[in-house]
Order: sequence, then structure tokens, then C-alpha cells
Amino acid sequence: MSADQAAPSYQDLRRAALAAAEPSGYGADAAIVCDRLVRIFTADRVEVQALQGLDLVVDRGDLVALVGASGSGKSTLLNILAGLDVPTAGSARVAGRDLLAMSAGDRLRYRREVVGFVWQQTARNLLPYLTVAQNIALPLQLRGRARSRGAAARRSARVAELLEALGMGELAHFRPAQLSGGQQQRAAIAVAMVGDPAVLLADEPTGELDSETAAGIFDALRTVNRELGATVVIVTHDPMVAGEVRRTVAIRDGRTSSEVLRRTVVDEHGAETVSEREYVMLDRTGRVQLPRKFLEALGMEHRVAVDLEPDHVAVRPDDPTGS
Ligand SMILES: Nc1ncnc2c1ncn2[C@@H]1O[C@H](COP(=O)(O)OP(=O)(O)OP(=O)(O)O)[C@@H](O)[C@H]1O
Repeated sequence: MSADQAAPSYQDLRRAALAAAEPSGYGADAAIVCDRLVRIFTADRVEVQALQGLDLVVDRGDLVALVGASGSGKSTLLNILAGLDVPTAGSARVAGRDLLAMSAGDRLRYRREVVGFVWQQTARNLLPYLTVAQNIALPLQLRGRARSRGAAARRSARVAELLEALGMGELAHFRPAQLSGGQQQRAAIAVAMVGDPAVLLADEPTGELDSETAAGIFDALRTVNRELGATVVIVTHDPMVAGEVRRTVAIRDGRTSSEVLRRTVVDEHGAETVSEREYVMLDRTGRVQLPRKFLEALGMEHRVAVDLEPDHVAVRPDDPTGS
């Protein structure tokens, strides 16, 4: 918790006590838990199901990329996690906060204190007439107690800490227009992190950058994750992403469909290799979505034969002879 952060309110303490008393269940200790999340938009009396029962668990301290085709629901999910939009049904919890049960006041506090957000458009993240240091300090100044004794010194110390962590100390007095796109996004990450949020959400943070600069932004996001302790969720189209994060979750038609986990394996000689494995999601009712390329390769459609083997479940094309 940053020095400028207000003491927890009675409501915060009550919520924490109730959460602690809850039996540990689905994703009980996770930073983010979405359970059968649904978001339906209605435009011109036409309903669009942007999220169709999405399940997602992100552990505390994880660094996750969300990928998927245009229109698959990534931004809808991120806006809900950011407290900018409210789901139609299902449940969503971030750092112990129930996103469907928050009052307007809770939601505002949640956006200020629990989550940080980085937009794709650099202009949306920074105020053009403030310097980098002033932009970073602003969220703390807007908080209560900003004028309490010692607040200014604590604020400066926090700004300096972030500038240093993100390797941009020499840019403290520059204005956004004097920075490159990559430097602007680094500054935006510092702004989002200044209140010490539990979760940092980034919507296409490298969308307007070339690949070398984008690699630097992933580096900054890893720093925030590792050194500042934030759980980080990045929505991206960037094809490089699987090589930049430990876990990549694919969203298809408003549901999580598959994910890739990267693990670093150290052999007996100390040599490191990175292994990647693709998984499909198993929902709470036992449904899995098989990759389309598998279904096509074996001509599977409508119905498959499923058998329990000693250490796996076999899924085979339907055999019309029934043998
Ligand atoms: N405010 C809205 N009103 C109506 N429909 C919406 C609204 N926001 C999103 N949608 C629809 O919901 C679906 C999911 O949109 P979303 O923006 O979440 O997808 P996305 O995966 O982020 O796409 P992209 O990668 O293009 O940003 C789309 O069909 C979109 O048209």
C-alpha cells in the first residue's frame, strides 16, 4: 500500500472479514476470478452477446496476455475488470472485490485504488500540458489526504521510485509531446502504477509501436509484475506476445478457449530451455472446446466417442458401426 493511500474504510474491513470467512472455493485466492461471465449489449434492439459465459482465473502475481480475433470480447472483458462496465450476469471478482455488487462510490474507489489501466492511445494516458513526473504524481494528488503533512515528500519519493524502476529518470521533466511512443507508454505504465494497484490492465499497449519498441514495453510490464508485485493482464494482437509472457489465454466467441503456458526448464548442467504447451479450457461443468484444427484433421463433428483411460480421457470420432 502506498504511503498516500487512505486507511481502509469500515466497508473495506467488513468486506475483507467476510471474504476471509468464506470457504475457499473456485479461485478463492486468485487476483481475478470470472465465473460464467456474460455481457449482452443491445443496440438498435439487436442483442450482441460479447461475453458468453467466460471463465478465467488469474493467480496473484501472474502476467497474462489475452489474445483473440477482433470482436471476440477482449476489450469487453478488460473494461469489466477495470470497473468501467458492468456484466449482465455471472460473477467477477478482482482482488477480493465483487464487481457486480459495488455501489457507484465503491466503483470509483476501486478504479482509483485497486486497478491501474493503460490504454492503447498514448494521448489517452497522459495529460499533454504536464511533465512526466507531474502526470505520474497526479493520481496521488487527486486522492484524499493529498495535503496531509509529508504527503508531497511521499509523492515525490514514489514518483522517483517509479521513474527509476522503469528506467526513465532522465525524462522526468519532459512533456508527452517530447517523448517517443514507447517512452509515452512507459510513462503511462508509471501513471497506472503510482497508486500501487493490485492489478494492472493494459489494452493493446503496443498497438501503435514498432516491434522493437513493443519489446521494451513488455519488458516494462514484466518489471512492474516482478518488482512492483502487480498482477498484469495485457490484451494484445501482438503476435510476439506468447514469447513475452508466461501465460497466453485465447478468447473465442466470448469465452476463454485455449491457453499457452511457457515454462523455463533448467537441466542438470544448469542450461535453460523454454518449453511451451497449449491447453484447452475445461469449464466447471466439464465442457472443453477442442481446437478446430483437431476436429478438422479427424473429421469430428456433432458427436464424439469419449472413453476414460487410466491416465487420460480419449476422444475419438463417432463410429457409426458403434464398435
Ligand atoms: N458498446 C457496445 N455496444 C454494442 N456492441 C458492442 C459494444 N461493445 C462491444 N460490442 C460488441 O461486442 C463484441 C465484442 O467486442 P470487443 O470490443 O470486446 O471485442 P475485441 O475482442 O476487443 O475486439 P478488437 O480486438 O477488435 O478490439 C463485438 O461484436 C462488438 O461489436
